[in-house]
Amino acid sequence: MSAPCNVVVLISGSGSNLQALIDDLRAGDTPARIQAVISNRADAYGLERARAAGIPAEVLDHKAFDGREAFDAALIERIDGYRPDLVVLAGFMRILTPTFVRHYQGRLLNIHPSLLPRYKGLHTHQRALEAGDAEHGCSVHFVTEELDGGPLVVQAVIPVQADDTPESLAKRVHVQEHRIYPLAVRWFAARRLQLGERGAMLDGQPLPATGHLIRT
Ligand SMILES: Nc1nc2c(c(=O)[nH]1)N[C@@H](CN(C=O)c1ccc(C(=O)N[C@@H](CCC(=O)O)C(=O)O)cc1)CN2
Ligand SMILES: NCC(=O)N[C@@H]1O[C@H](COP(=O)([O-])[O-])[C@@H](O)[C@H]1O
Repeated sequence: MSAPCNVVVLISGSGSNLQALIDDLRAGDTPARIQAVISNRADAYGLERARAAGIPAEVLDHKAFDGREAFDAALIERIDGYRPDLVVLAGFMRILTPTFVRHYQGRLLNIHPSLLPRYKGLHTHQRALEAGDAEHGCSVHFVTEELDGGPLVVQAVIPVQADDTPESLAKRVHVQEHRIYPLAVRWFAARRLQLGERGAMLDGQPLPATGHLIRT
């Protein structure tokens, strides 16, 4: 059995993706262990989720630092205390500096609520509805310096319904997020997923530009 994959999860809010990871890894058949959860916001409900699961939960308030570089340097020091093999952004709402990204290059994942490269940034559901898209979804990608521009690992595609609102769309996207993020973490923990020179690789083969596509 391969050595356990130490995971540190960064959050800013509710932590439903964190909960999906906790629940999936609780099954115990994956060599991954969430060693800590760190939030930049003290009011993140995800901290309660971590504590309820017996996982160390910490707050590092970005407002307590003089700029992004100082915050990211402190965040690196706090994360590295857990000797992570993988850092997972799960609703972490801070843009990370090149210093941070380079430090965790190839072992830093994010989940984004759109079919990247469409709708990088924020307010993705609203933007998809305003554009009249027939399909929407979510993406797991390796994090690079380019915001939401990193190589795609896996995407889930859902149909947009005529009566969808940003809230109803977000709810159906969340369901898919809770499927694909645990899948990506399992692949990484099993040493099946790597970031190669030309993008994401699964089982030694390049993934397509869309990543592994799941149509619901
Ligand atoms: N260098 C990178 N940093 C981050 C990435 C990335 O791909 N590269 N992904 C984001 C996650 N994210 C979307 O998936 C995202 C998070 C936050 C923002 C943003 O504009 N944040 C503002 C503050 C917003 C707030 O506090 O509510 C900011 O940092 O000024 C955009 C996209 C995580 N980081
Ligand atoms: N750009 C980053 C972004 O918007 N991320 C999104 O924040 C939500 C966090 O939910 P959670 O806290 O319940 O996991 C998720 O929908 C995630 O895709």
